[in-house]
Amino acid sequence: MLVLSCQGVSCHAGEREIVTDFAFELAEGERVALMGPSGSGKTTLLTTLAGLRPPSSGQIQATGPITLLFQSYGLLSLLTAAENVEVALRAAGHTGRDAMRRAETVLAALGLAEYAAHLVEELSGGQQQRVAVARALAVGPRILLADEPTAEQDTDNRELVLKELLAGEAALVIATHDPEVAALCDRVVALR
Ligand SMILES: Nc1ncnc2c1ncn2[C@@H]1O[C@H](COP(=O)(O)OP(=O)(O)OP(=O)(O)O)[C@@H](O)[C@H]1O
Repeated sequence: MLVLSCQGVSCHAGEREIVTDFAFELAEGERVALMGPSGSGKTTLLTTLAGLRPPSSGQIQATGPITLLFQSYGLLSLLTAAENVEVALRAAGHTGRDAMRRAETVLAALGLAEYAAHLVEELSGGQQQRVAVARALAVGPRILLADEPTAEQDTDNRELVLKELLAGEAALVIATHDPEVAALCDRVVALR
């Protein structure tokens, strides 16, 4: 069953066409690597598929909510790591105590147990990126679009992030420059 599809999608930034006539299908549980040189439009495409910006033409269909893991994390810097995850969980309908426990578990799985109570602005770039991964995974997404989710990670933490991303049942699109990440996916879609 398809969970996400699009046809004829084009995206503009001002007068410039960034993505041209893009067609794509994502099946339930499928993992796709989205690759292409810097500036080829990966972020533009993911934010468009997630519904954050309208395509300039074309259609997008999804069977349910889409979770977007931002390249720039999109964390609330004056909240703690745990609070950032809890905010997403509460928005998804979890109660306070349940959200707290779930946030702790997901952060621990990403090697952040001892940083759960730290303000995001006190964390390194790689730690912040893992908080963003935790926030995206905590809600149990069915469709997850992850924009270069390992870009800031060292080797060990990259493996941790990939293990957690691939452990769930989400249909996944991972924008990446990393051929090793792409090799873990079912197929590669290339942007030029
Ligand atoms: N808001 C904007 N206004 C003008 N141009 C933009 C805007 N957003 C993106 N662009 C341009 O669109 C092109 C695609 O950018 P995008 O971030 O989607 O590429 P990318 O493939 O994700 O790159 P990277 O691998 O470096 O993250 C770039 O040339 C960029 O300069």
